[in-house]
Amino acid sequence: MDLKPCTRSARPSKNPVAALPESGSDESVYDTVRDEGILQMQKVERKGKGKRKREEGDGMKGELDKKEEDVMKEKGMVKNKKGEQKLKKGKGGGILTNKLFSELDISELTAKAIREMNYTHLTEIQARSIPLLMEQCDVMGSARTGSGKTLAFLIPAIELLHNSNFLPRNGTGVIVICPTRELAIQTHSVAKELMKYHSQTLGYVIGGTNMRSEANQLAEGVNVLVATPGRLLDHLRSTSSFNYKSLKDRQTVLFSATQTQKVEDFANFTFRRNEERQRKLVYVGVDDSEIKPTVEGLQQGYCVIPSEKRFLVLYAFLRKVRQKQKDYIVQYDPPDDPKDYIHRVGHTTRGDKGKGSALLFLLPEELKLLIHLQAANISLTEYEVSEKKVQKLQSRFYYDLSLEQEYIVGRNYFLNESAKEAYRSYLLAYSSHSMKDIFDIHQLDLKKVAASFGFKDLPKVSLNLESSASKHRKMRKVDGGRRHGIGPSNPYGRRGGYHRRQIARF
Ligand SMILES: Nc1ncnc2c1ncn2[C@@H]1O[C@H](COP(=O)(O)OP(=O)(O)OP(=O)(O)O)[C@@H](O)[C@H]1O
Repeated sequence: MDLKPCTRSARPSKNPVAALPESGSDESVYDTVRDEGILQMQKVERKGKGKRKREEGDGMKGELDKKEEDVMKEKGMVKNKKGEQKLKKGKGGGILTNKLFSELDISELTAKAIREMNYTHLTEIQARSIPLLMEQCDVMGSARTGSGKTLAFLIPAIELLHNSNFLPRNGTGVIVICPTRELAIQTHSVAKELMKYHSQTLGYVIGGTNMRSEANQLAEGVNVLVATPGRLLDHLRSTSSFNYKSLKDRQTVLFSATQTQKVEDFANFTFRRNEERQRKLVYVGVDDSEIKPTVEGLQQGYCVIPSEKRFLVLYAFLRKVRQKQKDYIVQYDPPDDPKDYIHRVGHTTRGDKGKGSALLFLLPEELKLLIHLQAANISLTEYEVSEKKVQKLQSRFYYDLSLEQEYIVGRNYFLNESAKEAYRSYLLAYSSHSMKDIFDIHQLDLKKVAASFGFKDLPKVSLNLESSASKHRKMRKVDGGRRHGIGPSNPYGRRGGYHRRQIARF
């Protein structure tokens, strides 16, 4: 296929991104990539290059022009009363559109893989982004968590490589940058399924794994590379066999479930700074007008429980729900902010008509977090756990729980160690919390916190919160923290996110 630059144009927009000052240092970019669900696809070799300068003042969220509107209509899109483009909902409602994968102009190799994945209809973000990406546009996409963004950028990426007859010896043609290892692994596994009939190669480089074996893999030629930012930078700097020469004329895609200041700064950096950018940038916002960060099938609740009772309530809760088929996300520790909350709960109710439940544990002094969640359009139902209820649970589970605690604290070495690690991680994450007015480590009663991890007494763990926090700050100043595991080479190091996530999932 003769690849050409995107010809879609974006009009000057009212997008707040455009009004923002230029982004800051490189470090802020890494922070952003790490913190947000940003995925960046870089396209390699382009045959039949065309020159189309982006007009001054082109906005990121510009309404799609007339030509595009016609195409949208063809693709089954309609305008709602406010004149916004909307896709006709698929038969079953939900997030699917009427558009079929079989209608896409894609290779049989990809089509076959999609059929085997049992997908028939495209989701809205897929229906709106894929045609634009196949036409070489840069796209900034915003759609809530679990809405199918992964396929939205992977299908065009794979198709572009396939159409360019990309070979392992051409090196890397697509880089997908994911903010966390977990997301990178998840994205890699979707790409693996999608590419199973293709000859192009796939791999990933993520922190915490053997760099040498990754380097060997890169030397063999990884056409689609899924990466976390720090490890990618390490390879860019030190792996001489990493062939990324083809990544010159770049097509950039940035997808996020949340629109925050950091995403906007990153968008400015990515889409505006590069003088050589010759592509049109199109903003695709799904459900922008509705501003519902989480999906409808999600039941969200919280309960307020003092530290020393949390273990009992968690225990009772898990006992109660373990028979059920439903997916639960339990946040036993508080999220950093609404964005963090959305990402956590996004792991249930995924895909079309997904249903699930999320429960947030809060200490009485953490209630203020609800105001921030409310401001982000997230409302939670309170599950009241009264003193009376706690007493009832206590008498009901007294025997079992004492046994469990005995087991954790006394007998099982590994459970004991992981309980200690959870306790330590909780405190480290707490101490590095950004909302200090709500999460003040000095207000915590450590013995009660220890009880919430199953300990009757304070466990012995090395914990030097003050000095480690100031050490981290100093190191960050000196060299961005790279050599000390808190910079880009450790995407989890900052703010204890790794520890936090370790104990957030059930
Ligand atoms: N067209 C489709 N039809 C049915 N299910 C789909 C379709 N596309 C994706 N899914 C399913 O929806 C779920 C969510 O998809 P995906 O992980 O791509 O969402 P996302 O928007 O990237 O979420 P997040 O922002 O949390 O990363 C997955 O389980 C995926 O298998």
